[in-house]
Amino acid sequence: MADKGLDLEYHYSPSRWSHRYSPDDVIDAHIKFMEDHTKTAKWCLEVETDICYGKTQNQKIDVYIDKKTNKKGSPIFAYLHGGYWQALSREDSGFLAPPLAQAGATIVTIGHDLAPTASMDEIVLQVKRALAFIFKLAKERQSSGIYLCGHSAGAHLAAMMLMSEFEEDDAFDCELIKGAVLISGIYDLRPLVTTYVNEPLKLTREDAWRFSPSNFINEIARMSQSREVILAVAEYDPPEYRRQTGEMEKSLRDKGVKTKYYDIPDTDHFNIVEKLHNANYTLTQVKYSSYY
Ligand SMILES: N[C@@H](CC(=O)c1ccccc1NC=O)C(=O)O
Repeated sequence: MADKGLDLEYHYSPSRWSHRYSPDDVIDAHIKFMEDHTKTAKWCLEVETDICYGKTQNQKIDVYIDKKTNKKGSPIFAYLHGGYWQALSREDSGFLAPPLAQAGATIVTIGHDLAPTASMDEIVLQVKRALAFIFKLAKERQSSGIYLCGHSAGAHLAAMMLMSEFEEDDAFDCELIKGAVLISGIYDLRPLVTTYVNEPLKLTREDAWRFSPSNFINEIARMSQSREVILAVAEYDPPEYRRQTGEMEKSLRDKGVKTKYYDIPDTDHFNIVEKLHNANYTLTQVKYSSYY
């Protein structure tokens, strides 16, 4: 291989950095983990699936609660899945619900259409629409607030939501967003433009910057002064992901946002989020102490 330092394909392929499995096997294992543990979550929790917030196939959310612990006023934990905006789904994202639900939260997994069916413009718009829908849900349930969580491309989408202005309608109250947990995210999309990731997305360099949260630090910071923004990255995430997470955290902290930074030892891009399935995992515990 030529100079790996310049090989963006390699640096933006998290599967090639896992210390547990081969690239293909780590992705297969990730999908199997999510499918199996989402099945278990659907067994042990009360679930309402396929709630439509828009007209197309994937503009749907699933809601998980534990009837014994969920009360009026409970916080909402809204999750955006990863998969480089072109893979995975909300339907297999319930794996993280059990410990959060048992602690009293309402877990919402957010679906959206994928590239190439949907453009990045459309995906961001759909997630915004989903959030407006969740604001209404939060008001109905007198929820104490919404915490946005995203993994990988989902962390990018969650970060984009931190700067979104919603319409001046009582139901669209972005103060309901109390914080975010951004896990192994990507915040500057420009390096992706020349890689395989961009094949279905077809972003120009200008588009990539227009959809980069790192281009909107002032806006995110202005809207997030009373939010808590947690950024987490895996020890075995690609160095580019580690760099982007570190830079994003520092930029937001420098602008007065209350941030927390977690560098999770002995994890890779995939099990850093899978482990939310465990009640005693660092990132599961963080949310308990700062949010509930
Ligand atoms: N082709 C990518 C796959 C990938 O990046 C990915 C897979 C599952 C969940 C999140 C991912 N990354 C960003 O959204 C890789 O080689 O790792």
